[in-house]
Amino acid sequence: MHKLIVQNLDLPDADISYIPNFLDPAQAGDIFRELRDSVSWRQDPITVFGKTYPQPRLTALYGNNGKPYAYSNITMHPEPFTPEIRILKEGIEALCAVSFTTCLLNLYRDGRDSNGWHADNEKELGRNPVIASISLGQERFFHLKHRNRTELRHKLLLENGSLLLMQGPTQHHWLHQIPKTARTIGERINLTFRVIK
Ligand SMILES: O=C(O)CCC(=O)C(=O)O
Ligand SMILES: [Fe+2]
Repeated sequence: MHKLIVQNLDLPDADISYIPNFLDPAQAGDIFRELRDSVSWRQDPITVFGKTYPQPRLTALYGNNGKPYAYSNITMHPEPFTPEIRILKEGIEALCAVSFTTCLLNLYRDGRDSNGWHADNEKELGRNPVIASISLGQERFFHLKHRNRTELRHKLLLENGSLLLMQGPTQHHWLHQIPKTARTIGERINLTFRVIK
């Protein structure tokens, strides 16, 4: 068992921790390849301000209570957890006292793939949700901005094998995004564990 590095972000109205070494790099690489080849990735159309586009990344939903997850006019229905996803879920649950029901996966194929400004504040997540986010493969920047205090912004690099935990009032007060980049970069997989009520 290696010693986890826990970095608590010092941001008002938020409770965010970053654990760069949640998985060791070799283990993260194995899980990345397994998920890239076995997950049923799809590209759904999203509707933003009345216009419909293909979502700029691939996604998939897994879960253990059959409950759908709806965001940006998409409703996703979960497939049962795979063994790899269940092992990651149990690893996170050993750190935080939450039983996650659902995992949303994102595959960013290159720098053109992205995830626009949003908060994970859908009704089915309840109040003050715990969102646990694992990053595999290509590191990408994660941007945060406060909803009301526009001077408050933060950037952090999400590294291979890292875990980001967002909880408390974070989703209420802050938006986050994965911006596009013009650099030539590789693929990244992100898993976000959630409780869907
Ligand atoms: O890819 C990431 O790190 C963020 C994903 C995200 O914010 C989401 O799926 O809600
Ligand atoms: Fe999110």
